[in-house]
Amino acid sequence: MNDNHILIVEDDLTFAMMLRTWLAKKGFHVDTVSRVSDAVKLLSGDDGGTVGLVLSDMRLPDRDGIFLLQWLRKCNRAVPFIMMTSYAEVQNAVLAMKSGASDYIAKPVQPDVLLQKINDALAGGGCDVAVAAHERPVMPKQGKTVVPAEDTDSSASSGSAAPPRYLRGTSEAARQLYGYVDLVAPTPMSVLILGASGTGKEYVARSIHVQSRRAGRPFVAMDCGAIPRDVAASEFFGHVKGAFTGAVADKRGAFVEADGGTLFLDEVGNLSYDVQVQLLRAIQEHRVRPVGSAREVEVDFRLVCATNENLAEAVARGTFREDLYHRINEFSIVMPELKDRGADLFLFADLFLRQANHELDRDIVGFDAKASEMIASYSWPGNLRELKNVVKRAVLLARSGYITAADLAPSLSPAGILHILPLRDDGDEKSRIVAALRSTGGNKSRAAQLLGIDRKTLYNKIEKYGITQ
Ligand SMILES: Nc1ncnc2c1ncn2[C@@H]1O[C@H](COP(=O)(O)OP(=O)(O)OP(=O)(O)O)[C@@H](O)[C@H]1O
Repeated sequence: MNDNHILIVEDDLTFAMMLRTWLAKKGFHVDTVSRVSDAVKLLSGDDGGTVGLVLSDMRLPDRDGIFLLQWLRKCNRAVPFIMMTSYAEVQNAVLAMKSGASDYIAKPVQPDVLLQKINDALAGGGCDVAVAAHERPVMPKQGKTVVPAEDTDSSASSGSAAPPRYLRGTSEAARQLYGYVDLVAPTPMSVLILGASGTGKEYVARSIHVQSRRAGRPFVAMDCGAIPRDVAASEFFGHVKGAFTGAVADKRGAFVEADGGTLFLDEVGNLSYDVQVQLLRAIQEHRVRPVGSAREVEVDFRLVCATNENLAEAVARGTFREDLYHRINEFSIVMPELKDRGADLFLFADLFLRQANHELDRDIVGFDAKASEMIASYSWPGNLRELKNVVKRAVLLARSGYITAADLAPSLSPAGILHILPLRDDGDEKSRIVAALRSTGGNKSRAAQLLGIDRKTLYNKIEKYGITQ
């Protein structure tokens, strides 16, 4: 047995690849297989004797991880065994422990937690069925990557649990982001969330609310970009019956709706100047006057705003009021772009795959190697929203159990494909050319540009591979 040799048994190839790369960086020698039968073969072979730890998924295409664990124990192999389960599989985690697993880890896996468990299991040496069974905690630890329970989708039928709706990620960028979120959430400070479209600003706003003392009160989200100018005052402050044509009943505005809770103003940079003036007053005085009413109403709200515009520049241009800017920006949080979130990219891709499976009633296992490369090399200008849409479409299109590059390619925009990997072997080359042509709507000059080759070379290759459009 060699403490550095880990066998990963995981049928989600993307995740397995990610784990393998990460563990290799930590100095481990890693083998991966995707079926129990392959694991048994490897463990029975010459190399099997050196495996110092098995990290196995619970659900595998041919048998489950428990079978592998029990097989090892029957063969009197005391190699440490860590079972990976989903949150919905507490019973399986219990069973794994009773069958002599050294430990288990709930998915989504938080790398630091996994590393700790691996080191603990290796330090503990081999495991004995009888010892492991009763002395270990059986509830999976809630990793920090998963949002509080209220953010998970409770619409699942009792049999098949829905995947979580959100995850935080484990990259350095995520750590920093949620460090700020956790820090500012319990305070009364107004927060301005800055970031490109689709980076997940609304989720961060909700997280701030959920972690504040206002959590039990309403979270009211207003998309300032979508409110027509002439109804803005009524939307924010409400109106009384008869205040204007069409005001057939009293209406509570967003500030009153958010009383005691959090008011989230999305796309705050889109507010017209006169609405900015009205808002400033409401924010300063914590009082609003519904349109057509003589009375002011006192309101208690915490303000969180978001924008993908550069508000400081808008202030300099004179299109956004400086006093309002300072009011809404007692603390600012900058959202990282997806391309800067490292391995979180695959955690999100995997989450969106599971969400799409659940929504579309499909059972796609993961991404194949080329699809994974494509995901890694694309720059995701539309961030999480784009990844979610692309994965959902690919889940619908996929004809085998795995998403392929061809399932992803049609959805990738030319803007992001610039980072496409260099052309390699023939199979790879052909699919990349097809992807580039699809993404440019057949425009060969642009496709050549995306692929980093000249137009003439592209024509030759189109002919060589018999690519028709
Ligand atoms: N942490 C997360 N985990 C999983 N999905 C997420 C997460 N954050 C956002 N999403 C998903 O990504 C998509 C975009 O998120 P969101 O609308 O919050 O982005 P945004 O930054 O507010 O975009 P915009 O500026 O265009 O309004 C949504 O479908 C959302 O469900």
